[in-house]
Amino acid sequence: MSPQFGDYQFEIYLDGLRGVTPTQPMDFATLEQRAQAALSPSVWSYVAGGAGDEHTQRANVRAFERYGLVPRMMVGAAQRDMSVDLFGTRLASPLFMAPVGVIGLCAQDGHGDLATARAAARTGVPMVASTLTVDPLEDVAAEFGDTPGFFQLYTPTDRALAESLVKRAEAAGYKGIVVTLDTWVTGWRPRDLSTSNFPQLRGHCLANYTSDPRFQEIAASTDPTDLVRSWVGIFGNPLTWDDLPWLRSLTDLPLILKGICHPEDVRRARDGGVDGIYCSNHGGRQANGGLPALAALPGVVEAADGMPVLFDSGVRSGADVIKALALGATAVGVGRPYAYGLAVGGDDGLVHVLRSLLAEADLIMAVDGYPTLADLTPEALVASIPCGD
Ligand SMILES: Cc1cc2nc3c(=O)[nH]c(=O)nc-3n(C[C@H](O)[C@H](O)[C@H](O)COP(=O)(O)O)c2cc1C
Ligand SMILES: O=C(O)C(=O)c1ccccc1
Repeated sequence: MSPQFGDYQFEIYLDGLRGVTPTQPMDFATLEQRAQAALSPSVWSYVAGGAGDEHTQRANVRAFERYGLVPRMMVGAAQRDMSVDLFGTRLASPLFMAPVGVIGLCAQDGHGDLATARAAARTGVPMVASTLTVDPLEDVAAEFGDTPGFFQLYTPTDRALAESLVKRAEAAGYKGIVVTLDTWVTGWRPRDLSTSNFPQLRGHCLANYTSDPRFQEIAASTDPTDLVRSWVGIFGNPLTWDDLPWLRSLTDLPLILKGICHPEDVRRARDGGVDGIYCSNHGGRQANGGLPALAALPGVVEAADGMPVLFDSGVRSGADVIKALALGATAVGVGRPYAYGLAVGGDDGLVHVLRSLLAEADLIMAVDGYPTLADLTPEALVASIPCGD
């Protein structure tokens, strides 16, 4: 039998026979606790925190509890296939790493973007590299190995800078451009406000800007304070649908719009010629009081009418991955959990988080009798009872 993601559990149990028990956390609550202990208070609150009283952030997680997968027996699930075709590339699984702008700061050596790219190479789980990295996008791409990578664009107000970033991403071998639409302005984040802490405003994670020839022309000087001021001046572009033809003209690579939660927005994106929709509410970091992203997913999938739909926000387990797939996501993004894995256990800790998610998802497909992704449809789900903490 060919290896299956679920075999990770045998590795762990076999280690136990040699007296070796896991050093990495095996459940999300422990992962979170240990990440808090590993990170500085400012990085921890930036990564873990969200908008307002974080109701939407919690709702993202709880929304998964509203669904239960119905087990089917004797279907022949000894071999499972989690592979998926995404924008012409065959991936071993539908899991990907969502863009996390300060992932650079979550590694002990301060180069977490490179660690994330190395984890992508080791696992085959693609990284969507943020615009906000410690290391320039070319250095990040150099660590991808054979795993495809995607570049997430925060569209600056300066169009020439946007073009420069996209051309650099193309030249570096990225396989698609993810344009994030929901963060041209920063949401109200009490944890960060109460400590007056915002990493980018302290000059962190701006390498893609400072290494860019167009940004260097715009920047008032190379003085660190001037660089931050110049960045603030161009960072957030309140795009409208009138800008979509221009965005589309920037690249022949697959273009994916992130932050879409309304079917009408899906239709406008389709009409504008995008290749993929990324349903997300930014993990509840931007606007509190919104719907859980999972609640938006069925409507987005229906309106996408066969176009690939990427999803993130609240994914904490392999079961969550399965539920998002059953609701129609083509690929499912993990965010905070991989940042925590990196913080707790470095490269191995990050790889462990990805392998654990995949193992749990694979074993659910085995136990519940859904051997392929095509078997995971909305009919596989029934209403369940949220249990909370
Ligand atoms: C610390 C942090 C930084 C983030 N930075 C970015 C970013 O640079 N670009 C982006 O599109 N999304 C960014 N996101 C949002 C993620 O891509 C994703 O939507 C979110 O983490 C999903 O929520 P979850 O982690 O609670 O599952 C960030 C999220 C976190 C936690
Ligand atoms: O913190 C974030 O989620 C994020 O992506 C971001 C990036 C730049 C400015 C504000 C928020």
